Amino acid sequence: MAERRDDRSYTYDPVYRHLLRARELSQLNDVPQDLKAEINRAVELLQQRCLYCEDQSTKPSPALDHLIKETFAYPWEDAHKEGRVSYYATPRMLTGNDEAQLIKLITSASKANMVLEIGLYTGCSSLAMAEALPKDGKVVSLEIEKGIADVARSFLDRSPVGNKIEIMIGPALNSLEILAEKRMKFDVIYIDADKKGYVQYYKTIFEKDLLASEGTIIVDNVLKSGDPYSGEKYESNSDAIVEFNDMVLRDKNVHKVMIPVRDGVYLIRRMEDTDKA
Ligand SMILES: C[S@@+](CC[C@H](N)C(=O)[O-])C[C@H]1O[C@@H](n2cnc3c(N)ncnc32)[C@H](O)[C@@H]1O
Repeated sequence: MAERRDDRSYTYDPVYRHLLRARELSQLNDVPQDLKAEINRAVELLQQRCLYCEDQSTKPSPALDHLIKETFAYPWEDAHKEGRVSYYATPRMLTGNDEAQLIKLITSASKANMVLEIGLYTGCSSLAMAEALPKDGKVVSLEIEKGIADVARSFLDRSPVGNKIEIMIGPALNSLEILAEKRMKFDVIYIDADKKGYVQYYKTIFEKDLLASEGTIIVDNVLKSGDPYSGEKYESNSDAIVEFNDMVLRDKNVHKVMIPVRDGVYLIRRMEDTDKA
């Protein structure tokens, strides 16, 4: 099995990135021992907080655990070279267990029956949400790459709830149109595809009435390695996230909370469903 690279939550934190750099610099230069020790301690504490949160949270089900491990072991470079996937689909795209358990909890607290995911990859978040659905519940997950969808299907078919997950292959905007034509509505919508598409996905969800009454939208990667508040340009597509976040902030029709879980998660509900006073 391929060696698992460090994809833990702290690796998305720019403070962690800068502390690693400070630690490197402190080793090169004539830096007092106590300052070096403080830098090392700060690095350790960021890691320990993350590990503590992981330890205190529900572990993945056997099926989800298997899916996560299989995703890391999969030969993505070969899939790209052989033309089955049009880009190198790095396992860093995977929603890790910490976030998967969060969205599973939100799905169950919402008493959701119908879930929409925009951005399937190998099915980690789809599976976590499917595990929280009743017997007749359904996750519809959108994926543009057939090669990735095939891999996801083979992983999901090994899970006891894989049959609750329907994959739609194609550009998400087209699939959203099809779902809207069928007048489908979703209790939870998880947005986690191409970041440049986020603004349009959000607008389409409301314009086409895809969010059920009392529905919740969950959006991943809204902190984009810290770029929206650091002013740095660590990620190539962070401008799209800044535009998206600003649009949500300006939207007076929704109640929203941004939480620093992993690479940042936005939780959004209609104002009328949240403010009952
Ligand atoms: C960050 S990954 C999703 C991770 C996934 N939610 C999980 O639980 O691991 C984003 C996925 O969206 C897909 N994608 C990118 N652009 C898309 C588009 N326009 N329409 C549909 N899917 C798209 C990518 O191929 C990729 O598999």
